[in-house]
Amino acid sequence: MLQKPLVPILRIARLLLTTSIKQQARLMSSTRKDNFFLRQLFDTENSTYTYLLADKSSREAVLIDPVLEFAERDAKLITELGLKLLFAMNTHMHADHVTGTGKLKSLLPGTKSVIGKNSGAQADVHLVEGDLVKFGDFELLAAATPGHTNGCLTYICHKQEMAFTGDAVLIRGCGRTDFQEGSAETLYHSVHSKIFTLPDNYTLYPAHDYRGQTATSVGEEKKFNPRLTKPLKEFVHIMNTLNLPYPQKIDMAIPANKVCGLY
Ligand SMILES: N[C@@H](CCC(=O)N[C@@H](CSS)C(=O)NCC(=O)O)C(=O)O
Ligand SMILES: [Fe+2]
Repeated sequence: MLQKPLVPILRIARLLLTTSIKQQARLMSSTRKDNFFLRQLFDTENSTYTYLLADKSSREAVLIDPVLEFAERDAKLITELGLKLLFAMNTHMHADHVTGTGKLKSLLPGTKSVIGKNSGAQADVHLVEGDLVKFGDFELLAAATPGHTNGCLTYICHKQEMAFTGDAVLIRGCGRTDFQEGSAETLYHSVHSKIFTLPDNYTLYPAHDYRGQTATSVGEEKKFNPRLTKPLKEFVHIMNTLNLPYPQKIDMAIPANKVCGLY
């Protein structure tokens, strides 16, 4: 009889970062698989996108940036589709809404919450640059893209030629840098070195859109992003003069997100 392994199968691995982003893309995207499932979900209150990704054959799934008020909707969909949620992941510690990762852990037992180590927030798994989150035949590579917050991660799926940028790159925009640990210079360098170096055809999925758009691509943003196409000095000036009102829920959301959305 087959013995049960003594240690659980490793689902978080680490990529050796001696290869460039372009080499990683070539190595890891060699076989695009039809077994991939992606569903973009929308939060009508905060304009947040949540992404459900799964391997249709093994049924293993991950959820990126779930929102507390929509956790039951997401859990129902995952159950209806017969998926097993391995990880409820955050791209960063959100300031405008409370994460649904804590609630999803109780709605779907066995789910692990995930966030970047540099966020300073609690979670079951803390990721750093180069970590790989595996689900079935697929994996997400964590790329550190600080600037909007210190702990911002972009999750890259080379096999499917796509990346989940959180608030680092928004469609024809980018995350603001005027609170949390925001730094326009840091954001500019993150985007230019970690996201704009991906192949032009890669689809980018942001954490928010306020104008009804759903996705973009590396090539489009390199050409048309009204902020990030500018030289660094001009970008910093744009970011320092945005004069946006603070998110309405910021005083409640940040403390709640420090503890994974569980008060
Ligand atoms: N009105 C919203 C907050 C809008 C906002 O500040 N969005 C953030 C992302 S959530 S931290 C942002 O970075 N926006 C950049 C931009 O250019 O709009 C609310 O009250 O919640
Ligand atoms: Fe944010």
